[in-house]
Amino acid sequence: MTPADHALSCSRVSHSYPVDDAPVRALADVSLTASRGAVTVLAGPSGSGKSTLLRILGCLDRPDEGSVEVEGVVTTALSTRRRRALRRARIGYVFQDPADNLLGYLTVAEHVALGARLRGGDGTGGGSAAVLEALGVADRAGHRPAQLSGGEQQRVALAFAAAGEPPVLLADEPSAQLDRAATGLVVGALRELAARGHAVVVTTHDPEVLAVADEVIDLVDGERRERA
Ligand SMILES: Nc1ncnc2c1ncn2[C@@H]1O[C@H](COP(=O)(O)OP(=O)(O)OP(=O)(O)O)[C@@H](O)[C@H]1O
Repeated sequence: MTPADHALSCSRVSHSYPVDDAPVRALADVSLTASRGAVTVLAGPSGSGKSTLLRILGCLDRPDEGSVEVEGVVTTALSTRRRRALRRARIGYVFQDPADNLLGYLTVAEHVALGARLRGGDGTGGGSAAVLEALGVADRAGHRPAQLSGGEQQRVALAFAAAGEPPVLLADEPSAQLDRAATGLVVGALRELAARGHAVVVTTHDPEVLAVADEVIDLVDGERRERA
C-alpha cells in the first residue's frame, strides 16, 4: 500500500452541533485513512457520529477541528467554493434519504450522464452501465425516480454517485431501505466499485454490509474505538 492509494483521510477531527446553550458533541479526535480498492465501513450505534463523519469526509460540512485530505488536497483548508468544486469532481455521495439523491425530472440514464459530466467525463457514464446492471436496475434506464421504489432509487443513487468514476465514493446507510435480495446486490456493487479502484466508505448497522468491509472503523459516542 503506497500513500497514493490513500484517496481519503482525516486527522484529529472533532465536531459539535450548536444546540441552545449546550453544544452536542458528535465527534472527538477521529482519524482514519480510506484506500482506493477497499471498502471501509463506519460502524457504531445510533448517534455515535457516523453520518456526521461521512458528511465531513464528503466535504459537505467542515469540522470544528482537524483536517480532511482528498487525494493529497487538504479540503478543510479550501474556500467553500473550491471545496464544492472538488466535491463535485472527486466525490460521489449517497444520502440516506432517497429524496435527497435524485432529481425528479431526470431519468435513470440522464442521472448517469449528468454524474459523468459533473466529473469532467464525456457523459457516457464511464462504467455505469455495468454498475446499473450489477444493481439490477439496468432495465429502468428510461424511468424517473417517481416510477421507482425507494430501494430502486437508492440503487440508482449509487450508480449516479459512481458515474464518471470519482476516486471517492461515500454512502450513508446504503442498505437501510432494502430487503435482503436488494441488499445483496448493493453489497456486490460496493465490492465491484472498490475493485474498480474507488475508495468506498459506507456507514452501516447492517451485518451483511459489515461482512464485505476491508476495514471497520468503530465509533462510540463520537470517538474511535479500536477493535478487540
Ligand atoms: N443537525 C444536528 N443538530 C444537533 N445535533 C445533531 C445534528 N445532527 C446530529 N446530531 C447529534 O450528533 C450526534 C451524532 O449524530 P449522527 O447522526 O452523526 O450519528 P449516527 O451514528 O449517524 O446515527 P444514526 O445511526 O442514528 O444515523 C448525535 O448525538 C446526534 O443527536
